[in-house]
Amino acid sequence: MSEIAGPAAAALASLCPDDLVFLQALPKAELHAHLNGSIPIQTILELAQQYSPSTVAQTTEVTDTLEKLRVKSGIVFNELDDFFSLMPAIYALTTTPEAVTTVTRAVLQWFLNPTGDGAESPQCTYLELRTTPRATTHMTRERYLTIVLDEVEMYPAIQAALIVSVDRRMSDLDLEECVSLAIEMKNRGRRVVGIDVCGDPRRGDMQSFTRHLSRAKDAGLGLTVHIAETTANTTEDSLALLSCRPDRLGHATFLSDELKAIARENRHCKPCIEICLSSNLLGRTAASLDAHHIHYYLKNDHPIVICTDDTLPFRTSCLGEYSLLLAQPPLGLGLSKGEVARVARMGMDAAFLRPCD
Ligand SMILES: CNc1ncnc2c1ncn2[C@@H]1O[C@H](COP(=O)(O)O)[C@@H](O)[C@H]1O
Repeated sequence: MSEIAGPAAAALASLCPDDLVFLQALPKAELHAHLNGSIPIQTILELAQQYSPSTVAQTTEVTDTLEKLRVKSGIVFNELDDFFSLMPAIYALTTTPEAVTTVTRAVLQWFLNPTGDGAESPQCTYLELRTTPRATTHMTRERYLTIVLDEVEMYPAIQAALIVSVDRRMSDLDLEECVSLAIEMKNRGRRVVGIDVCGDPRRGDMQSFTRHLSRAKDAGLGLTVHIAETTANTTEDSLALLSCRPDRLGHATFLSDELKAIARENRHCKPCIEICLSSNLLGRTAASLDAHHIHYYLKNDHPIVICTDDTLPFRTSCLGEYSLLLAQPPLGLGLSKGEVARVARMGMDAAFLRPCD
């Protein structure tokens, strides 16, 4: 199993054996995990050994990125941008159908097979994995999605499903293709349960996304959007995303009170907030656990789900993220076991397999 580091590791190390048993046994839903951000380090290192780059620049990029990912204590990010700069090298290692099969299988096993550290239970009870359909010189977007779905569907429907991500940088044509693929696959009985909007928060015009996202919702897909992830996200950007009535919101770190009210009014039930504590702390969008927006949602009894985001660069796990809830301050939030169990239940209830409207 990949070793965790950083705030999640410190919180986990502070727990007593009883606390650990409690967290391991808790039914947990992982609803915000990006496939290419969740590849176990061993798998990415194995792929690097088979990699034959065509230019010196590619070799350097992959070598530099792997060096950062291997640091035992975890990467120190100065800003969220440093995260996005890791992706080209990871993508360079996952361009073939074989590599996509390998990484998808490894990620599913990592989340869903027993952890092997003495606990019978897997990291999470239910996983909604998300990925951006990527066309490469070796495959079309349809092939990419088919490969990922073939692996996801090896697990029972109560354990695993797929969310199709669209990237904020996508052109209208690319969006059209990805959303159509997601709808067609769902209609063919493949296990696509939702659409996600992700990618560099400073890029893209979300107004031009709305008709595509509404089409996905009308086709019965769940909708989750990364929203107000950074201070660079404008009110117009968030309003455009909220106009599509998303079922869940990713991060929502800088959502103003006015926008929170709009999000609540939009739906019969409040949109669940996908909270990624380590990602926000390490990506420096939250200054500390004390300052984290999770407090607002807990205080206002608003549904949340605890997620890992990208376990490869953020060196965390589901258990690590739940440890951040249970550990005493300053290492964790110091929630009671009852409160942590309630948060875990909210997460299970927010799965797209059980849409609430
Ligand atoms: C840290 N917070 C984040 N904010 C926004 N987008 C993120 C992200 N973390 C990951 N991604 C999105 O997921 C892609 C990798 O997985 P897939 O190729 O789709 O499987 C990244 O390229 C980015 O677009």
